[in-house]
Amino acid sequence: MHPILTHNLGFPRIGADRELKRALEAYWRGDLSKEALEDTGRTLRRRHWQQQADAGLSWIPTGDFAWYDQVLTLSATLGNVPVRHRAEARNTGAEPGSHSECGCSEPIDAPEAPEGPCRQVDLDTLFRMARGRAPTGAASSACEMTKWFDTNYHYLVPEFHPDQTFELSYRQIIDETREAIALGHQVKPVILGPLSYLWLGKEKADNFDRLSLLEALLPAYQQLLDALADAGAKWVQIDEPILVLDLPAAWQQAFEPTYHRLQNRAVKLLLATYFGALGENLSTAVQLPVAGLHIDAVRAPEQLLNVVDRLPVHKVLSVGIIDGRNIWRTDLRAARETLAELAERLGERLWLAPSCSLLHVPVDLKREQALEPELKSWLAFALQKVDEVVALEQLLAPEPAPSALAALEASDQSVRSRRESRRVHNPAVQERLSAISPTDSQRQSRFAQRSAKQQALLQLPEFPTTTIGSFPQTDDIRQARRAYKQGQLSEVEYRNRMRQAIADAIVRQEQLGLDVLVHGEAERNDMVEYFGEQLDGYAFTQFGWVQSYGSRCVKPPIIYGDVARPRAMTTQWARYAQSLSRRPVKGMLTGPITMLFWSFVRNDQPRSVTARQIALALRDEVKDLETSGIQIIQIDEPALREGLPLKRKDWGEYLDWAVEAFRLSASGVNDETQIHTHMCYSEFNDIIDAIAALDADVITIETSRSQGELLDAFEQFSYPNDIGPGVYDIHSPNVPPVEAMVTLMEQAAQRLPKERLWVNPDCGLKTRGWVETEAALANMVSAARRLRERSSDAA
Ligand SMILES: Nc1nc2c(c(=O)[nH]1)N[C@@H](CNc1ccc(C(=O)N[C@@H](CCC(=O)N[C@@H](CCC(=O)N[C@@H](CCC(=O)O)C(=O)O)C(=O)O)C(=O)O)cc1)CN2
Ligand code: MET
Ligand SMILES: [Zn+2]
Repeated sequence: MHPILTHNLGFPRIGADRELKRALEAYWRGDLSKEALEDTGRTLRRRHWQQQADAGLSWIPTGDFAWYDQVLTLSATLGNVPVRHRAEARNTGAEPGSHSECGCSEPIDAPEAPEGPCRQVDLDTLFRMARGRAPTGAASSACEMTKWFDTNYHYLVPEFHPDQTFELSYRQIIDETREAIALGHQVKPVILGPLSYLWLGKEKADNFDRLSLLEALLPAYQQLLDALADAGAKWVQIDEPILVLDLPAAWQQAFEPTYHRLQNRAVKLLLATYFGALGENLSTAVQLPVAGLHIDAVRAPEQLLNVVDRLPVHKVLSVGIIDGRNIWRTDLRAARETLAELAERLGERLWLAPSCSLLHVPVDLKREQALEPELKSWLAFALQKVDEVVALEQLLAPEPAPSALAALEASDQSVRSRRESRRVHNPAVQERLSAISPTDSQRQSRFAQRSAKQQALLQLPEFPTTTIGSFPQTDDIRQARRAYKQGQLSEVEYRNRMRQAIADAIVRQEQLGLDVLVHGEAERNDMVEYFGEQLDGYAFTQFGWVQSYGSRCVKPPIIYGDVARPRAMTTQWARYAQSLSRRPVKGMLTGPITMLFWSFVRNDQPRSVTARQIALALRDEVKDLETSGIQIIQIDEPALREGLPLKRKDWGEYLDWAVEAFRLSASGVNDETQIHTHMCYSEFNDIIDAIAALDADVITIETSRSQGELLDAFEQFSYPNDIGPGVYDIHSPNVPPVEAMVTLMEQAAQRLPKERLWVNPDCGLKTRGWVETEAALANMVSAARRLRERSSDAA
């Protein structure tokens, strides 16, 4: 028997070939039966459990599989389904307590039939919540989606009402736990804890605090824990990642009574925290009446000894020693050294694991055939990380097995090769970095002067209209790219197909009457990957997919070395697009912070240094666009907010280097060149001064969810430059009515000078179809015209 236990906090669910994505999309299209979809899920789970068991983990996670998102699954489990998405329990004289009308197959736990809409939940209920459909099939707003802590993963935000009740209503996690146990696995279900669940949700009524729902929520958690125990679970991992945030006192104080209520059950609880240090919550966390605590020793190695010193002697400490957020191979020797001391002190109370769920990394490095062998030897994806956990456990044994020693040897070699590699270090880049001067991140003149010069050239009307960059990535575009990548389409043919798509987008925009056009980004597989493929110091994978939301995935490129731009990346496309129109066509780039956060980043130098390198490469691209005759250049920074550290004390330092990197990329141009930026994912109120400090001439920003609040912040701050508050939500296929957009803009005009306002959607249109896109934009242009008429009437 091994004295030290190993486990995993979660495995990627999408499948090495994105099997789940394909099955989901086919099911939604109506091309796949529910049975076939369920079959795909079962096959994936079975495969992932078996792979982890084969690797030698002591505990295999369940509850990490989700059809769309794990927070959504939990909402369903707890019966927290918005009324608009619930199945109708029509009164047909059916047996009380049966669900013949809503098609639920589950027995009802409560003896009396629930009043009103049915509480029982099935797969289609989940999809209605995620994708915005009422049971009738009519459009109804989807649950809001937002970023999971500081990752690029999106979860579905739970909705809370003052009179909310909770009860066990959906048994997926329980069923899957049984399923795994039946296959002979030793499993540990994973669920999000009640306080994090409440924290991550949103009140849907005024004047109430969702923390007040805790009392109502805990019995449902107790039901769930009992059911998991019934299913045969001995341990349950209960995630409370909010313990790494700065918590208001009421939330911090709620932990102790909550976990008192959840103890004494038939299962032991492993309370998991990740993405940072426990900080102010450390003593709360170590004292909670649970059987074990998991901490992130990658993001916050400094907390390790502190926690060990203060952990009660009966508790297990799970040390997250393998980086679950990045793709670097672990330095096993260093990790073993860290752990050896802990092993001595904790004995078999020490458990080993990745730092967090492996949801955030691709599945299998072995599948990559095109990576340079040297670079590949520096990497580990989910399966390799599981192997690393087990190797470390073996290396802590008094006499490690030969396979473990071989793993150690391979790790040493990889560490050495990476440290010394010429691939990583580029003296020219380092020289240029050290030559940066403060004026490099200053535009030539202040905004007022620039703006006047720009307007003299651009001659834009009041309330100018534009879009955010991408137009629909049609099947035709994606098929052409696939054929090109597979060698079935020549480079010339591929380029022609993309030019056709660009020309088509330009014609449509002119017909719609938009003022500032875009080329539509047809040639880009993704706004980050596309640039990563063209920059030195960046590598890209063939199969390195990571779930972003639902069935949507991204393939984050890997920054492994000093970043440089060997040649211009976008000028050809931009010049072509501009040649087709007399109206200005925006050049379109992804900014340094977004390039950083949506890639796998180096862990051998501070992120601020990498950001500056990317900024210099983009600066050259910006200048090349200007030289090519492009008058307006947009540098997208949707990830600026996401990069904000989880603890407030770290915000200032981050914002300083982030703002500087953006300005470095944008400030090489003449006053006449108009710099735009774009941000999405709301909640910018806290960082409005940093947004102003970017000094972009125009910012287009997502506001559709909390427009009032966001604009209040811009108003209070007297935001000085131009702003385009997104007038409609591109995540929905619904066509926004003209009047709604006029009203939104009039509200904006009450807060900000109307001369500074632009009219645009809230994000790019790549996930939409052309039909709804054209209808929406036609209405948007009408809205702008109406605004201009009203404005000249008033004058
Ligand atoms: N990196 C990044 N992060 C982001 C965003 C973003 O745009 N990029 N936006 C937000 C999230 N929104 C997102 C919106 C859409 C998609 C998305 O559409 N992803 C595509 C993949 C995009 C891509 O790389 N497409 C490739 C196609 C790769 C592919 O699937 N090829 C198929 C065949 C072609 C096909 O039928 O699709 C294959 O290889 O088998 C391309 O265009 O070249 C998907 O899941 O389907 C992802 C995130 C926040 N985070
Ligand atoms: C996630 S922000 C997207 C910006 C990009 N220019 C687009 O329109 O798709
Ligand atoms: Zn956006």
